[in-house]
Amino acid sequence: MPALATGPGPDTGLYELLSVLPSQLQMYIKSTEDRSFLHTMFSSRGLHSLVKIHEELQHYKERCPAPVVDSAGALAEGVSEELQTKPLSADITELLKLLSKPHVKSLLSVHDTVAQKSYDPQLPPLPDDIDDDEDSVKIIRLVKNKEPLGATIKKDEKTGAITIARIMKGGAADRSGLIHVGDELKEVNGSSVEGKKPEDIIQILSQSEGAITFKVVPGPESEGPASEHKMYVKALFDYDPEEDKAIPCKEAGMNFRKGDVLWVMSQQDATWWQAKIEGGANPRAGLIPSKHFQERRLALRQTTSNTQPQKVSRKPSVLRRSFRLSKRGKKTNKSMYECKKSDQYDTADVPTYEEVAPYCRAHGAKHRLVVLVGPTGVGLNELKRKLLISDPQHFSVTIPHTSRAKRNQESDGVEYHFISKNLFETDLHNNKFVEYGEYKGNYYGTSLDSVRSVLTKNKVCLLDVQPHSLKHLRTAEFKPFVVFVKPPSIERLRETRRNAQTISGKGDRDSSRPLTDEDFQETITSAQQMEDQYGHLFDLVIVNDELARAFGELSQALKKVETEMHWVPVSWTQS
Ligand SMILES: Nc1ncnc2c1ncn2[C@@H]1O[C@H](COP(=O)(O)OP(=O)(O)OP(=O)(O)O)[C@@H](O)[C@H]1O
Repeated sequence: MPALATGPGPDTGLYELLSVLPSQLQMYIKSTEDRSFLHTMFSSRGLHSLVKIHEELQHYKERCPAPVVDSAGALAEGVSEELQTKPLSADITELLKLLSKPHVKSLLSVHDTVAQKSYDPQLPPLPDDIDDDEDSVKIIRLVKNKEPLGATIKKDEKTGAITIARIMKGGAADRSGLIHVGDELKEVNGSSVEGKKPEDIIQILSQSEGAITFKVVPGPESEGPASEHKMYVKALFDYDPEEDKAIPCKEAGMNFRKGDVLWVMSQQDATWWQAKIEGGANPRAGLIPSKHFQERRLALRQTTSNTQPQKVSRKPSVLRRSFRLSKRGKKTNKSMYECKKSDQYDTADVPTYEEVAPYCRAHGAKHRLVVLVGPTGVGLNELKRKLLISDPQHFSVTIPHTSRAKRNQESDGVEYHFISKNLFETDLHNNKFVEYGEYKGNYYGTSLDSVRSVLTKNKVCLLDVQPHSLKHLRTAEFKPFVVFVKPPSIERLRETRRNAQTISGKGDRDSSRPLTDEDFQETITSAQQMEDQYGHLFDLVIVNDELARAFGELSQALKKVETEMHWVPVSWTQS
């Protein structure tokens, strides 16, 4: 009877289970990707063959077959040798061919291993020249394949002793549990390390395969049990150990890209943490600069290069977006507004790592704020408009505040919330605005309350802001999902924006005009500056080349934000 049998027949249990599992699991799996993965897995021929083998083996288990011989490989070789001396008939030729096939040889070798129950790796005999006086010396044998040993060594400049500096989590040395930080290395494979440079020893180790013998003097303090605290961080910078002069061992370093989520497995060393990329295939940890160390050297680099915050050049004739898209969803509601703060970007904090935790919005919970960021003219307005049209019940935008007088055709709370200049200034003083600006003597601004008002209606609030405003929105309350909309190449801008217009604020009256090469170049330069300075705050980057494709990508991503797990700053999940 199969181990997992549930059905009445002796053979159907596992098969039945396999066929019902996908439908039983449906309700627990929200993402279509995961569903299709499970479906493919459960219906794969490989899995079914495995089940078949499992069931066959179950039958044999009952019969407890004993091996007839435990040296089938040698027997086959003997038979081959003998047959070669005989006249070659068709049958003999076929049998010889069969027995010489590598997989038949492997099969027989596996058979013999199982028959002899010899599962341990073969170790060379212990050296017989162990000094009896050296009672504190340990002989350690590790069997390693091509993977690195997973340990770094250092040389004590005074005594010349070579000691183990760190053990990489999940590596061969760590898995053995035999080598510890602080152990002094005396010999490798019988040859003394005395007087050798660490690089030479590393070279020997990296070239060794199979059993390696170490003679070590155990260190004074062995490492305590590994901390169970699982810390995940989002990398806010790109890192390549090959380009890092400070790393003690480049081979042990780990490459990562901005936005990768890293599982920090050890922080025992204040300068070099051990981490692995979450979801990555490599089970071994690699060295990465610690937060403190990276912050310190970045800060140092900034002071020595004396960099000034970058200014985004902006032609005075091209006016910045403001509170486009009134509630009525008009094409544009450009209020010729220039955000004061947008003239100069402030320097973001030194971006190193941000501690993150998994977050999945519960069904019916408030939506995350969707923030669009991008340079003037890239198409934020257009994308917002398309989202609003696609599902007006689901998406909404904020209603801006202004201190300008209400016009005849306007209603308070529809195009704008009309408030006095005094009240605007008081609200500004009380930090009630996400962004504000002054245009033709009047204030315009987006209040935090206007964002709240959309969210409490259980709608997705679409907001576009200057990137420097992001830090005010990055709170547990709003949990913003930040989308950076990037322009394509200038050639593609020329092609796709042939009919596009921009609003020019030259003179007293605002007028529209076609976009020029200068506008395109400014869009591209400004996008690059935004990405360099604020890229670590973006959750998604979309290139607005073909509008339909960019819109498709955006709406797909927003669906996932509502239903799937995403990594967010850990503080957002603790409130
Ligand atoms: N992918 C695209 N293909 C063709 N035209 C586009 C595309 N995206 C936007 N446009 C057009 O480019 C112009 C500028 O777009 P939009 O107003 O949305 O930009 P914006 O990022 O909101 O800029 P601003 O900050 O200046 O308002 C509009 O005429 C719009 O219809």
